[in-house]
Amino acid sequence: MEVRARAPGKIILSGEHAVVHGSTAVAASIDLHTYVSLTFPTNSDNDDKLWLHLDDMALHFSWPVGRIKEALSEKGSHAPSSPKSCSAETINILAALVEEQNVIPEANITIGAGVTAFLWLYTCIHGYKPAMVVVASELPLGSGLGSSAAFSVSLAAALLALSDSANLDSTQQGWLSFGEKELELVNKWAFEGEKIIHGKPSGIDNTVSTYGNMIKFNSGELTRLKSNTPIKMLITNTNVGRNTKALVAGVSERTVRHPTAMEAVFKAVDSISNEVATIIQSPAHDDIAATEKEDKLEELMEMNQGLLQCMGVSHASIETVLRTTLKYKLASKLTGAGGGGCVLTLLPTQLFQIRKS
Ligand SMILES: Nc1ncnc2c1ncn2[C@@H]1O[C@H](COP(=O)(O)OP(=O)(O)OP(=O)(O)O)[C@@H](O)[C@H]1O
Ligand SMILES: C[C@@](O)(CCO)CC(=O)[O-]
Ligand SMILES: [Mg+2]
Repeated sequence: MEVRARAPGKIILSGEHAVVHGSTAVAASIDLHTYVSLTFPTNSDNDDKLWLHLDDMALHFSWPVGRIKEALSEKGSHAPSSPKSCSAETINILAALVEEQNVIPEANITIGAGVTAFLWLYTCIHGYKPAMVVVASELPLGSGLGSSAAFSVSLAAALLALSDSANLDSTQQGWLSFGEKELELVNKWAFEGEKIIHGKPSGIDNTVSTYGNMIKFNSGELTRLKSNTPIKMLITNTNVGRNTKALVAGVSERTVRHPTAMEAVFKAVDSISNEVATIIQSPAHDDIAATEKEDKLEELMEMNQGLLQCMGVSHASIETVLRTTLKYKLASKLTGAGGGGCVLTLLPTQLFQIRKS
């Protein structure tokens, strides 16, 4: 039997990093996904391996399930309905299982964290059962568009769909529908995957990837947002690679060095995110009201970008995009963890009419 799941990436409109320290943030899912296929071999296949194929990178892993069982010994836990954190000791054991495959090239070494997260989610949800898992993604990895969360969410969804604890309804065309309870479980498991990849995630990326649309997020609480008018954003990828875990750790270190100043920065970001959420949900009945809304959002994006610079997560490549878009009087901010990665630019609806006159 095969099950396929997909989960979207995201943009953060306001509040990245500060959200890790208790501030509000606003995020929206985007139409780029990570896809996971899970197949259990039939008895006649006589296969005792757990296979993982990362199609985009042409990386192929396979472990005899007995080898995983032996390495984890009593540290493994098979409890699909009770999401559990992977201890530092178990992360090391799983990372060694990944490393001994000798598959990941030095230049892509950070992929190892994703594969470690895979082994944790798989063994917790399915124990030591042979299977084949294939992953493919439309998202650029490590660029701020939530590739790690889309990976964790799509993986958790596929694994839970074929677990005993799932009670899914079949809808049209063979799709299974996840109810609120199942979505909550997917989100919790994905958060455990994110912890292995990010170190100290806020949970916003896995939450927006699980529930979709636009959300406001604070300390694990999500509020769904409804926008009355379309907001267009251009996403520019600087193509400068970076690692969310290291950037999040860098902000925490700065917070230890300058607690009072950083607290003020996080408080300001909280106000900005709450204002962004209010503006997004406010009605705009005509072009003038829509333009006013966009003007306010542009100003808040610029303010948020300034505060991200205070946190030390901007980058020369991001500044280049900011300067370039400013030439056209367009406002931009980094999105996701920064340090390179992607930049958002608001594209006003009246762009062409206004700029011409
Ligand atoms: N399709 C995938 N296959 C395997 N591992 C993946 C995949 N997508 C993401 N990962 C894991 O996630 C890591 C990238 O996550 P990271 O959090 O650094 O960036 P991001 O999620 O793309 O950006 P951000 O967290 O800023 O939104 C990869 O190095 C890898 O470990
Ligand atoms: C940088 C960060 O705030 C967002 C990354 O998309 C990290 C997190 O919230 O987990
Ligand atoms: Mg990530």
